[in-house]
Amino acid sequence: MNPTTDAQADALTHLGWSAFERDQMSSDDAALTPARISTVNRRNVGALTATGPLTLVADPGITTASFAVGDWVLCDTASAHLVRRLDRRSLLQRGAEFHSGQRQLIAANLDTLFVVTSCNADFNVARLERYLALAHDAGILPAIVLTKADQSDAADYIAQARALGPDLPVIALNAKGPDVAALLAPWCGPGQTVALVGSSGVGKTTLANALTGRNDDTQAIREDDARGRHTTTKRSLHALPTGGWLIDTPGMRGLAVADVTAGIDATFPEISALTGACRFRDCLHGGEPGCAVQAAVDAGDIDPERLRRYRKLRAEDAQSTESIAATMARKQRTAKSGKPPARRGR
Ligand SMILES: Nc1nc2c(ncn2[C@@H]2O[C@H](COP(=O)(O)OP(=O)(O)OP(=O)(O)O)[C@@H](O)[C@H]2O)c(=O)[nH]1
Ligand SMILES: [Zn+2]
Repeated sequence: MNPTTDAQADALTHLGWSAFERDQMSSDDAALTPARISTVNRRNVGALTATGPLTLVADPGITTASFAVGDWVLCDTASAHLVRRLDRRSLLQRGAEFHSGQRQLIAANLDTLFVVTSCNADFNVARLERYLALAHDAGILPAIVLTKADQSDAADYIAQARALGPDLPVIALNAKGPDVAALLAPWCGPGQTVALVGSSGVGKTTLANALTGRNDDTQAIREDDARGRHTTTKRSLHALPTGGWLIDTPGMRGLAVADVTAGIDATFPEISALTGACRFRDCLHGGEPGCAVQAAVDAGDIDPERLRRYRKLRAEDAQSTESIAATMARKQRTAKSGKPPARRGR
């Protein structure tokens, strides 16, 4: 059922439903109900509809691992059947596992990724650029949150973070202070979906509690999976008093970049804007003749340290993309030959 009342339409908008999703519905879908996935379990998914929560089951053969928290799906409420997933505005996934070539979906349809670091030794420009590249590549707007601004002079950290992009929001705060929700409210309004990433101890849990108005420690939940019983923290969609949604993102520890060239280019716009003007199409901007990027460095227009980090990230990205492609090709060959894989993953 499409939203039939104004109240239901409002409830959907509140869940983050927008023209992007609506435009994907055809007249054939009139009997189906839009639902936003709030938890992904082994055999089913939890979802929120305009009229309340539901547990949905997909067709046999469709693994729930192909869905992410934040996904929009169409369902048949009478049979609690998940009929199809709508295209995603953005998708955050864990960097491909090198041994298997697989990617783990972390969160879908995020609007903003809060990249959290502290005004202390955790602050690392190269790591921030890595997060920015992942966010840009996933189609999510990043914002930098500098915690522990109460413990040291934040000015220098703010300046360094601001230098990472002209349009990049930088918010310095005390995660334990009373004004966290107000400071982050511009990104957490009705229908907006956010997530927090950053190293251990930078204050993500503290911020999440401030945003949700709750006070839960990271909830470790025991879950069975193919590898046996282990402790995981379940991802879910949390309603924010400001009208938005927070998706927690355990599993975002690995920060390997792979296949995120577009994200890296978006993170270093002053460099990527010039690469097309280099003499060689495959210029690595490492001293080749006719390099427009090097010329801009020489002219003082580009920070040489930014170029160094850009080249390093691009090189790592290219290498891991290649090794994943090789793994995939090997798996395909093995599958065709019918032989068991020579070596099992971890
Ligand atoms: N003074 C001050 N303390 C903070 C701030 N942010 C976090 N802390 C403290 O730093 C410690 C770590 O904060 P957490 O919120 O647990 O950090 P986390 O990022 O969730 O850490 P993990 O769960 O390990 O990923 C806690 O003792 C917090 O109270 C801040 O802005 N100011
Ligand atoms: Zn060049």
